[in-house]
Amino acid sequence: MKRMNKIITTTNFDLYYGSFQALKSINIEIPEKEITALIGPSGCGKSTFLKTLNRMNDLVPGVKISGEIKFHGEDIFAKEMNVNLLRKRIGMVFQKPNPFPMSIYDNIAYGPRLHGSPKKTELDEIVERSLRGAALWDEVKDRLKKSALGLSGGQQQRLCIARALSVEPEVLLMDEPTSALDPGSTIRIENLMAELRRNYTVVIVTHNMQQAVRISDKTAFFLIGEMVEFGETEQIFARPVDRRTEDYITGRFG
Ligand SMILES: Nc1ncnc2c1ncn2[C@@H]1O[C@H](COP(=O)(O)OP(=O)(O)OP(=O)(O)O)[C@@H](O)[C@H]1O
Repeated sequence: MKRMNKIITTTNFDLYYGSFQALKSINIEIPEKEITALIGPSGCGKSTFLKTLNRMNDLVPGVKISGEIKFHGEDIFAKEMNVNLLRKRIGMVFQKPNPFPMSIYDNIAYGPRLHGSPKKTELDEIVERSLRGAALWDEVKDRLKKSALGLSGGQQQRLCIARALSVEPEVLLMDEPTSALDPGSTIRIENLMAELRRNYTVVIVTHNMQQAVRISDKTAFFLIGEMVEFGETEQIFARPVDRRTEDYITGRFG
């Protein structure tokens, strides 16, 4: 029996960049240990919404918000919220693989070192576990001390996923993680995501509707800052309720 806990809930959430309203009254409940896909045409606010979930938008000047976002029932914007800890619990993987210019080992050890002072044996374990979790261990176990920049694009992206896993997050936010990759690497990451959902909650922005269908449990359709429709992926693509969702998924615009 699948649990249906909601790990993140947003209530009437608005976000402005200066006077421009990029998110309009977003209400969504993200289920735990499922994959939620965010789809919609360019500029509709998907990335903005994703980045808000671990307060990456704090770094953008001129951002104003109203409404509420709760993680495990706690207001992520509350004064007492420790943002570093929030970002440890809600990790992020970006569109372009962005390994640090250091060894494969040090890329993975970076976060755990930042959050504590683990012993060498502990770090070795974390590095192996994270690389295995990202389905990269077998390919790199003999070259851990070599530069991460020598890996292929697809391997670099799995390294970034391993780096995100190294601090044992609960949620992984992924902003078009395969859009810069070739089809073979894309399939590997998609297969990996099917594994990740056993232990993690994943929220992924994708432009690729087939990808949303293949990998996600739930889909949210965004349009010009609004969340038009949210539901089971199968329902959204087979029987959308809103005409605008139907127009988008059938390729009438976007
Ligand atoms: N830092 C910023 N300052 C001002 N406006 C911004 C900023 N970031 C995004 N926007 C605007 O907010 C709107 C939503 O952008 P966002 O990147 O969230 O959309 P998106 O749906 O992820 O688009 P894409 O699919 O093209 O990445 C757009 O109109 C964009 O121009």
